[in-house]
Amino acid sequence: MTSVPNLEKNLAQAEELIDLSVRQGAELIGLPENFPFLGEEVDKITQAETIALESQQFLKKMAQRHQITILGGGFPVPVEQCTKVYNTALLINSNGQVVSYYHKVHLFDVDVPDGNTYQESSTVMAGKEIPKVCSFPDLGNIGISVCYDVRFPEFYRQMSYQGMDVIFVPAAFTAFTGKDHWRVLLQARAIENTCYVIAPAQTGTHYARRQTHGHAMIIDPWGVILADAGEKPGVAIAEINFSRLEQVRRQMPSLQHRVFG
Ligand SMILES: O=C(O)CNC(=O)[C@H](CS)NC(=O)CCC(=O)C(=O)O
Repeated sequence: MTSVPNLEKNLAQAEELIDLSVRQGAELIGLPENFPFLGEEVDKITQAETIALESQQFLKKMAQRHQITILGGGFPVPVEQCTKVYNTALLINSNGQVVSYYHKVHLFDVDVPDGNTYQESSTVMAGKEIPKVCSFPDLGNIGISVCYDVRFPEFYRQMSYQGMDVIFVPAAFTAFTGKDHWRVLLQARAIENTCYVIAPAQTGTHYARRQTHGHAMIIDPWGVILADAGEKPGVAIAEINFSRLEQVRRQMPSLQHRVFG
């Protein structure tokens, strides 16, 4: 997606892309970080309550309408008694029920060498918990992470202990870091945890000088890229194949050879 500082426009864009992927047979769908709003921090905070409410309603509506499981996020959810928000991702089942949620733990406080400064912690309250890996009969055990988390392998290892087969990494990766790090980090997480990686992404120019890398992708447990949405808004679609997953885990049993946890 190329989300902009306009909630209604972004939800319309997401709806189109969901329709497109359902028509191609998708049963599990992910939307990128900031899918409902990507703009100035101050506007995000002012509109947080509306963004949170409408995003949740939207995700439930899409899940029920199409009978799909859907991961949305992260998006801002106000923290009680506080001006900050959680950067929250929601996993919703095909009945429209929230089955797992995650408040982003690692916040992006980084001066990127391209001149952009990010201080996510100035508006976002860090989550403290590893998300619950959720089990689905046809989709396997699904874990959740968001964007900058992808740089912290120990976080994913914790979800591996819960039997993770598929991990979501919705992101708004900067164009500057993305060109060198995005694909490599995602492939590393897939290979070391022998799991599928589904990484929905923001792409293009959003507002002011904010540019993201794009390349939403799906990676298999061997590290092979199964689908890459490229640089334009669109969809990446692939099959989760459990016999392939078991085959790779037999061929490369590294998860069973852990020594230090
Ligand atoms: O740019 C914006 O306004 C929106 N971006 C975001 O909301 C988030 C937090 S600032 N971006 C990342 O986590 C980028 C990580 C990243 O790019 C890396 O780890 O290299």
